[in-house]
Amino acid sequence: MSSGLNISQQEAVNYMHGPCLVLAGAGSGKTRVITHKIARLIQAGVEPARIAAITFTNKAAAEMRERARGLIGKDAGKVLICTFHALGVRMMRQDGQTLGLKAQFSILDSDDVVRILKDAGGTTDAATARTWQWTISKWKNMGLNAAQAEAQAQDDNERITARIMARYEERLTAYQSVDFDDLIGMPLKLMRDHEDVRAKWQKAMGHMLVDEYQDTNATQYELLKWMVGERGRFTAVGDDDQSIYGWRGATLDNLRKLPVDYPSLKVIKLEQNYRSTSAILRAANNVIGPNPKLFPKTLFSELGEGEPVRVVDADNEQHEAERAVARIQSLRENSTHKEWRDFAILYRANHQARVFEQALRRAQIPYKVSGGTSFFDRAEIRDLCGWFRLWINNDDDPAFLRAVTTPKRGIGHTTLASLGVFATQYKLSLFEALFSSSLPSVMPKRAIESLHEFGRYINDLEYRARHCMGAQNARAFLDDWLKEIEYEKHLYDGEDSEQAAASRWGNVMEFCDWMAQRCGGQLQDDAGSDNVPGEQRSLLEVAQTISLISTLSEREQDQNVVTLSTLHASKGLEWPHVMLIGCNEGLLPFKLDDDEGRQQKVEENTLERLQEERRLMYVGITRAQRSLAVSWTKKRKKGREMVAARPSRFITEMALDKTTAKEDPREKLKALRAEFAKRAADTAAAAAAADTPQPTGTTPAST
Ligand SMILES: Nc1ncnc2c1ncn2[C@@H]1O[C@H](COP(=O)(O)OP(=O)(O)OP(=O)(O)O)[C@@H](O)[C@H]1O
Ligand SMILES: [Mg+2]
Repeated sequence: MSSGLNISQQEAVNYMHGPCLVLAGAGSGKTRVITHKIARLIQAGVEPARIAAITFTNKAAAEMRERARGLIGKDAGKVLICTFHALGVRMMRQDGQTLGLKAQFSILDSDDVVRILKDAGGTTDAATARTWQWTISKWKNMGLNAAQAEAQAQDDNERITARIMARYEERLTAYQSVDFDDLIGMPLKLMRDHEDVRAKWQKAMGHMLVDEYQDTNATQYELLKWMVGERGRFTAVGDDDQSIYGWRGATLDNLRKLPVDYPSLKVIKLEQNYRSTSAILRAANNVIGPNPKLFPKTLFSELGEGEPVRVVDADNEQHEAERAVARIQSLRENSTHKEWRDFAILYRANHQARVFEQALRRAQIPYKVSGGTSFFDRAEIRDLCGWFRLWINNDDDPAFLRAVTTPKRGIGHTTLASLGVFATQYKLSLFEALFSSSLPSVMPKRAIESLHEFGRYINDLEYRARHCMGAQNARAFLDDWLKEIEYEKHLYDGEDSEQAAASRWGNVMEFCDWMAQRCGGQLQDDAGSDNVPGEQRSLLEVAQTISLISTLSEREQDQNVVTLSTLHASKGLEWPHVMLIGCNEGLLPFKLDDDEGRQQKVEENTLERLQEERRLMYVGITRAQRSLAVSWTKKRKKGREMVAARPSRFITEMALDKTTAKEDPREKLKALRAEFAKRAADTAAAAAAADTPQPTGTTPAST
């Protein structure tokens, strides 16, 4: 079981009866500790179903499941390996009724939230709604409800936002919906306020393991605390240098608090990096160097010096993309790692991907974009799928709510709230409820008429879709339907810029073509169709396969393709060859244009932000196993103009190499350790002199 683990890793894996924190740099095998510990716990007799491993993204969870299956076989399937949010969903499905939520509640995406906020706040301006969204999310992560938020509001702006929050929450209740923050906040409420639920979950959790612990926020910390209870059987692994979600409320306080809240906490450090060559690791250590440290650490690698880190200067973004493609092609000729999946192109912001996508397409190199929004996750596509799901299953309540409100059809949230209460009371789906003969006792006649009209329309669509065969007919059907519900108008009304609306409408058209093609036969310009000629299917049948789409995109993972990813989404992953693009001042580190000339508060933020950008760069560099290239452009587009641009300061910092190149990091580590030991001894002596009690098991305070 302990094969393939060093002594410190084994120690972490074998320590099962109390709280354990593994604090270590990138690529040192923290995630490996988690998978091996799952196996060890099962071997020690803990039931697989009582083990929960929490990861940061769905993708990381999928990968961990895969690794666990390799180690333990089919028992891995019984272990709960998921994100904090997925754990929240599970808890709410089981126990949400305690808080008045139906088991079939729906989860709103960011676009849904903005739309509801526009309605709640009486605005059509998406930017304003997004500001509210941001503030409300912040409050929710602090555990505040609307009333509490209003009570603590500092100015009129906050007071107004708090009132909008109250209206927003009313709508969420009416729609039986929750937003992302609720998926942590509501389970926390359940655990804190309901002793029976708490007892049940604490009993269910034999051991909890948390990966990427440095990126948990305050509510996640609380939730974890309630779930593990007094026994504190958990293992958290993390790296303070990789904390990159401060902007979303993640806090390193969670690392600092742990030894205080759990005095028996066992802290284990790992120092060997098994991922990258020394050249790559040195660049990483140099970049992260200037940041303040929570504890001393320097990573070393025994994989040899390897290729030097390459700095590429390009004229502009097109040129940068061409150079990246050329690099991929040349490495494929000359490296032992030549599968497409061995390459990743990483960047700071989503919009940077487009030029690279185009260049890869031209060179016929297969790729996938991760970390951005997949086509099928786009709000407009999910809108249409909401309707399809309702044709197929009238009892799909979230689909019902999406369809009945998108576009708006004069059925307001008061009507939907009454319908929801009625449906819950009589244990009916919303669709069944609207045809119930008892409904007139709970709502006015006009509201019922609108609901009936909607219900009949759905039945009619379902009938027509069932009998609509072949591509041509399907396409015509979809066009008619979109006209009937005035979807194009809805898009243009909801967007501030015509361009954004047009792009959404373009997606809708593309999706309709795709659907129609799957109905068989030929569309007018249907060259690339993968249909068997002659075989025709009904539109309803095709709509049914829509539910498979999410599984389809999961399968993308094993495809042999080049990865394009944001730095944020690359966390925890590794590739033999990595290209870090757009390493320009202003982009990485990222700088908001309106920064200059604002008050002190912003200035203070700037230093913290720079530290976070530095960690982001560190994350990017440490994804590379064998080769790393960082590129920057001499000119960048700003609005419509091309302006001169400078290389990122991080590039200069990486190149500090020359003087430290031959320094053995282990020597540096020894010196650092001695320094910290001395500082800890000094602190202890000072504390003894002042007769203050010392907390046990803490790491030295930050410098
Ligand atoms: N003891 C070991 N022997 C051999 N390979 C190891 C060992 N420990 C870890 N590895 C390998 O090193 C690589 C990095 O490990 P892992 O992903 O667990 O690191 P990590 O600390 O979680 O990194 P990150 O901070 O980026 O999340 C993986 O390919 C892993 O299989
Ligand atoms: Mg990891």
